[in-house]
Formats: sequence, C-alpha cells, structure tokens
Amino acid sequence: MPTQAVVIGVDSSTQSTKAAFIEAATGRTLAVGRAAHQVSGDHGARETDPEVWWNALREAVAIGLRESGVSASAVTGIAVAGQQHGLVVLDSSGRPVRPALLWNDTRSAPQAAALTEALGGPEAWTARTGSVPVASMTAAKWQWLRENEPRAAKATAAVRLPHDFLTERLSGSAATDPGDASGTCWYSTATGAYDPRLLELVGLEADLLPEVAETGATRVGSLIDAAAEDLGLPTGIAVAAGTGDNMAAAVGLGLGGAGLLDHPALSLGTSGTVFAATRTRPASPVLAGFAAADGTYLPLACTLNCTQAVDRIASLLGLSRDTAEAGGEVVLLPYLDGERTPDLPAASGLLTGLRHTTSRQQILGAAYEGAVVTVLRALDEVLRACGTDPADADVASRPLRLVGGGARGRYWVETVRRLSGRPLLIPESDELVAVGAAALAAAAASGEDPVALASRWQGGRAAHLPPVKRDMETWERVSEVLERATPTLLTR
Ligand SMILES: Nc1ncnc2c1ncn2[C@@H]1O[C@H](COP(=O)(O)OP(=O)(O)O)[C@@H](O)[C@H]1O
Ligand SMILES: O=C(CO)[C@@H](O)[C@H](O)COP(=O)(O)O
Repeated sequence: MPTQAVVIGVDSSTQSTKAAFIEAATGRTLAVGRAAHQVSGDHGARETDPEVWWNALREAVAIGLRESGVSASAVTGIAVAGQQHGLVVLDSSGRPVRPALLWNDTRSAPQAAALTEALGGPEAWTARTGSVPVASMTAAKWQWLRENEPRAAKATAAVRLPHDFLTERLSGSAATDPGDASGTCWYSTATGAYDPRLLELVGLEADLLPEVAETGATRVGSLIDAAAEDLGLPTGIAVAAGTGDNMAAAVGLGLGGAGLLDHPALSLGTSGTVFAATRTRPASPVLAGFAAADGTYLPLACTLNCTQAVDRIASLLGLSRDTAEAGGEVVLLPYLDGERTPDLPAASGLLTGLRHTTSRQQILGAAYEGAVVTVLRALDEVLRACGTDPADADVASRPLRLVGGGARGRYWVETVRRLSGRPLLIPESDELVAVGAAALAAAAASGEDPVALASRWQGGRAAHLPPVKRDMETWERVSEVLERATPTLLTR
C-alpha cells in the first residue's frame, strides 16, 4: 500500500467526473474514480444541476480511495479542473438558483451577437478580453438569464464557473484562476482583472464574482470540515484554485508557454478543441484568446460536436463506433448541437451524397470525417492567427497531440491521422485533464511549479504514430459542402 503523499486531480467535464489519485513524488496514477453526469435539454438548451457535479465528485473520490487502496491520511491536496464557461448562479446560502447553463447551450447566441455589437465589434472585445462573445461565453449566458429569467438573475447572490463552484465547496473560498476566468468575457487577459466596463455592460456587480488567484496552482484554502466529511478526506489539506479543463490538459502534458505551438494539442471529447500555449497574448477574433493556468496563454478553438455527436449518429444507425468506413461520396456535418467554430449556433446536422449503394458504415465514417475536418480547419485558423502558416511543409509535418476520450478510439485516431497527414502523439495517460489538476494540487501543497512538476511526472509521454498520406480529396469534399451550406446553416 503506498505511503507516499498522494494528490487528487479532478476533471469535472460535460459527461462525467474523474478523480485521479496520483503519487506526488513520481506522478504514478494509483486509481481513477469515475461518475457520470446528466445533461438535460434540447433545441439549444444544455443544463446540469451543479449539485450533480458535487455528488459525482463524492462518488468519484470514494471509488478512487477504494481502488487505490490509499489511506485518506496520505492525501495532501486536491484541485478541480472543470468544463469551461458554464454559468452557475447561487443564492445567498450557496445553493444553485437554477441548473447551470453549460458551454454548449446555444440559446444565448442572440445575446452574444448583441454584446459584440454593443462594444463596437469583435476587435473591441479581443483587445479587452482576448475573445469575442459567442453563445458559449459566460457573459452571453448571464445576459440570457437577465432577459429570459429576470427573477432568477435577481435572486443571484454569487456567479461562479463550474470549477469555481466545486473549489468553493471544497475550501469555502470564492476563488477562480486566470485560465477559466478568461472564458467569461468579463475578465481581461490584458489587465489580468475583471473589466469594470464589461461588468457594467452586462449589469453584474463585481462582488458577486470570485477572487482571481494568481495561477491555477495558487493555494486558495484548505479542505473545510463539511467537505472533508462528505469526501472521507482529512480536513486542512491544500485546495488549489484549479482551472478550466483545456488549461489543465496543457499542464498535464507538461507544456508551458514555450514550444506548444510546435506541437498543438487536439482534444476529442464532447467538444473538439485545438490549443497551443504561447507566451504572447493572443488577440484575434478567429480564436479564443484564453489565459493558461500558469501565467502564459492558451489560444484555442472549440467545436460543439465531436465524440458525443458521432456516438449519437452511430446509435441512430445501430452501429458500434469502431465499425465505420471511409465516407466516400457521403458528407455529414454532425452539427447536432448547432456549431461554435464556425460560428453557426442555429445549425443542425447536414447529410448529403447518398446513393443506393451507400452503407450505414460509410454514413458513420462521414460523421467522423465531418467532425474531424471541422476541428482541423479550426486548428488551421488558430495557427494562422498565431502567425504560423498551416500549409508550410515544416508546420504541417509537426506532430499533433491527441487527448480526450476520443483519443482512445481507433477510428478517431485513424481519421485524424488520415485527414491531417501529420504524425500523432497519443499520450499514455487517458486522463490528462485530471493529471493536470493533480499537478496543480501538488504544486499548491509543495510550492513547486506545476508545469515543471507535470514534466517530471512525464505526463506528455506518448506513443508516436508516423504520418500517413493526407486524404485531400475528403478534406476538400467536406470543406466545399461546409462552405456552400453555410448560408443554410446560419438559420434554423
Ligand atoms: N474507447 C473509446 N473509443 C472511442 N471513443 C471513446 C472511447 N472511450 C471514450 N470515448 C469517447 O470519449 C467521450 C468522452 O470523452 P471525455 O474527454 O471524457 O468527454 P468530456 O470531457 O466532454 O466529458 C465519449 O463521448 C466517448 O465517445
Ligand atoms: O467550451 C469549451 C472550450 O472553450 C469546452 O472545451 C468545454 O471546456 C467542455 O469541454 P469537454 O467537456 O468537451 O472536455
């Protein structure tokens, strides 16, 4: 049984909570507890009761404790990395006023457009916050709540992001970090503080918001009695500020601001994200110019439809996910949730190119292709906005790091490989977000730098897949359908 200090890294993502128990000295994963979430809503709505996340965290920690065989007294710290952007509204006793509006809830698209306009257009927003309001951003969700549920907005005594909500339950401290705060569109990556002009624009009092800690590894408090009792952990262990899930994945990979642009990461989860940590502050309307958890930056682009959308299509077709075949003439844009990149919140899925000879397996393959081309086009935009030409032979031959649940899927890996033509790095760890959160917890407990720590843990250790010839024919077919269909996809 391990007697070494152990830290817990929590990934509270859209579909589930994972709690990774990591030996602080070596980075060895002792166990990962998992518990699923319910997401409800249709026609653009996506909501989860924050209490579901707390209960899932309790369950995941209990499983992790049991499966690792670790004595609770060995645990020295905990940190949460959460799905970004969600709007959590609490009453004066810290209870949710209503379920959280999640990052993939697109009902706030009209509010996002109105906010963009109100400040003078996209550039005015990127200059201040690094990002332009789209439906995902917290500011657009708060505006939606004010306009559609004014009583709930009025009853709100505290506004939190998903990971802040959990951190506060753990530590009693109202705290967030620059990474997750940068996804609100009311935090300025230029000043490193909430932007009073933007708070005024959305009618939000600054004292409803959590304090922004210096980094995600800042110790914001200690585990309070009530949480310790709920989780079966010792009172007083370190609680780090934590961060957004994508920021934590960057930490887990052991990649600080230098060099990640050479090795961009692609996360295949409910969302498809591409990100590349930099030391220069990104400010381009085509990407989300987030802060990273460690004081650097994380230019990122995010699609709404990745693994969950493709799984849904597989189940509609009555197929298991690995039975797909190349789509051939079929093109399927799996925009079941609307889309964020490109910004088509009202879009729905689009299928074209069917023949008498088309098989279900090809339709499923086309869904993978549609999701992958969409996220790789987003990667090209991020690279261009960071001053790198994606068509440059040297850039195009650099490896992509695949993370998220889809990186475990044979057909996802094959499709990304075929449509990118790049070498791939598949990290050995299945749970890099949770590992990144664990590094933040260990850093909060010991004072070490979290990225250096995760590098020492070798979080980025990965299998290397050499490139295959890029399938430009499919790339161009999907891209052409997307471009031609855009006017139709702009409306419901
Ligand atoms: N072995 C696998 N093959 C293909 N896909 C997988 C596999 N395991 C998990 N997934 C996919 O991973 C997704 C969950 O990934 P995850 O990164 O945890 O998502 P999220 O962070 O959005 O909750 C599921 O939608 C599922 O489709
Ligand atoms: O909105 C974004 C990034 O801006 C998403 O990436 C969310 O952070 C949710 O992530 P997953 O649950 O798909 O990991």
